[in-house]
Amino acid sequence: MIRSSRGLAAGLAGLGLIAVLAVAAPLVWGGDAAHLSGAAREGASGAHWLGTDALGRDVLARTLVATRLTLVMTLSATAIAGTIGILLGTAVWVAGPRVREAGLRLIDVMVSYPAVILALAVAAILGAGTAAAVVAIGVAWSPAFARLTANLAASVAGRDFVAAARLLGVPPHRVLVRHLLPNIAEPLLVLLSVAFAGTLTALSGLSFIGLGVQAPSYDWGALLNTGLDALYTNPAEALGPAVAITLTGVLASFVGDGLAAGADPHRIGISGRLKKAPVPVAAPAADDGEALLTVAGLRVSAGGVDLVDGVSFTVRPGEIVGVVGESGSGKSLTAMAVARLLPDTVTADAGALRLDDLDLLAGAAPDRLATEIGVVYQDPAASFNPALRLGGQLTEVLRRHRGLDRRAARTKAAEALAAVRITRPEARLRRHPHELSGGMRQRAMIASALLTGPRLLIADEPTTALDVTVQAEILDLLREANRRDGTAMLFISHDIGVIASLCHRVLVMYAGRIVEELPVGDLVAGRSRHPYTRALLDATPRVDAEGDGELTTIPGRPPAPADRAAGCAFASRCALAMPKCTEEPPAAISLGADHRAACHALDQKVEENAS
Ligand SMILES: Nc1ncnc2c1ncn2[C@@H]1O[C@H](COP(=O)(O)OP(=O)(O)OP(=O)(O)O)[C@@H](O)[C@H]1O
Repeated sequence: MIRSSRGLAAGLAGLGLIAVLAVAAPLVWGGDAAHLSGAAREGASGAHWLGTDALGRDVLARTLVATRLTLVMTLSATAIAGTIGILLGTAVWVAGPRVREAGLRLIDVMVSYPAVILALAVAAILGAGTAAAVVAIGVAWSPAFARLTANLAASVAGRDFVAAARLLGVPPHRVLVRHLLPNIAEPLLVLLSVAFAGTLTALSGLSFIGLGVQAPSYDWGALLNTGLDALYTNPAEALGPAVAITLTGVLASFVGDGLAAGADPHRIGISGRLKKAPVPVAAPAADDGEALLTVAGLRVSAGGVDLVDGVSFTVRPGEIVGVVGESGSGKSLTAMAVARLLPDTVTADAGALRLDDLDLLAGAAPDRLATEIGVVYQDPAASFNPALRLGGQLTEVLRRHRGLDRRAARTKAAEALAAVRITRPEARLRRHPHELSGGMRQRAMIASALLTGPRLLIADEPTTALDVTVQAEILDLLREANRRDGTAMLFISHDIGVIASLCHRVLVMYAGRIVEELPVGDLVAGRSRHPYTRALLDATPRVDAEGDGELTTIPGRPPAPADRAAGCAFASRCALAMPKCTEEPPAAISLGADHRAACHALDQKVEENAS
């Protein structure tokens, strides 16, 4: 789904106004535009704001009237380009492998010719004129659509739901219409708006050089042509159509950018939207002066809904802190807020967000961010750029932020690969990511994250996509980096077993909040206190389970962020729930060294024990 943005709204509003002008201008100013005033090539004046042309006609009126023809031509050329391109792209996909291969190569060749050159060739064949220009530009832009359609169709065609449809005997044309086209519509829409801007300038260019619209008709390009004759005597004559072309093109690219950003809600940026919380927030849970990372009152929201709701914690130097919780509990958003890699579509604020002396709320410090925080993602296949060799990707950060030359950076990158037990590291640097196995790619990702010697490593489910033996290797590597270099880590997983084997301390998240924080020793020894943590442990399978090893499932599901109740979000699933739980959110209470939990039932017990 495409989300709206300010650029998109401004672009659409601007283009809407221009469309209204296209309809109204010939009716309102058609007379002025054709009226021969007798004052040829007059400069700008009160009567003629942009002056008059060689026949004494008002330039402003002609520019406004030309809006209709220009827009009709541009829309027609874009429609031709889109129709031919999408048909060609889908035909290539529907065809057999041989025709597909030949078709794709042909499209590649056509794309490599600049659209304007292709248009000139087509226009030369068809002759000068409005229709010829529209067809020429439409044909010239079609390879771009054909290639995008073919590429997108190929990637969607590889997905399981398309395979399932084919297995069920759904005919190709229905697969195309029902499964493929709806899934590639958004990028095509983005390309349509880009093509609109492109065809506008190309059509104006053709008219400008005399190959497009012929007198007595005129579009902005033709007006620019005549305006240029009087550039030194009345520059305003050329200015009118030039501004009109530029403005319309810019508005169309606003729409394109807005659509592209809105179509990809997970697009990330070094977040400029992370700001200081307007009101003071509670101190972080373990408020110790020795903290390396301090997070206090972190709130991440999207569309007015809090996804992460006042999270506070610290990570000490050399400490591995695990974050565990069900899917959607806010683990990744918390971690990505620390790395300042939040999606563009969310906003975040915090009372404090500090890595030692580096204030992460105080705007960009790109060098320090790039070198002091390392990130390892879940999917090793997606974390490297498939088009580039490993060497280039690993050395980039060293050359950019550490100022190393190419040779020194390669040596260091090879050492880093060797440190994560990748054999023949020099040769691997010359390989593309897909030439490595999944486990090896994840080790390379860890090497890349550790290259600059970060003080904090953020690992977001780094072993989830790997099989268990490879998973054990990766955990070993992280342990080793922690012991050898004292790298602190924020380790995210939904697997409490993995957390218990690696981490020193655990944060248990539920519905955007930390519900319990405790040392791993306490977790393993069964000293967790929050009903959710206990339920999570009971639901975790153990190979060496004593007794009958029966697992208990947690009844119900976590509430969606927009449906979270006013009180404790776990109340509806909790065996210990009492009326107070649905009324007010529980505050965290201290249960021992580094052990805190937010639960009204525990609060009551603490009070009872005290009295
Ligand atoms: N860009 C976004 N825009 C809107 N909502 C989002 C966005 N990213 C995540 N969310 C929502 O925020 C909530 C927390 O997401 P998050 O990815 O942090 O959870 P998680 O605990 O890491 O889950 P998982 O284990 O599935 O990765 C979820 O409900 C998710 O749907």
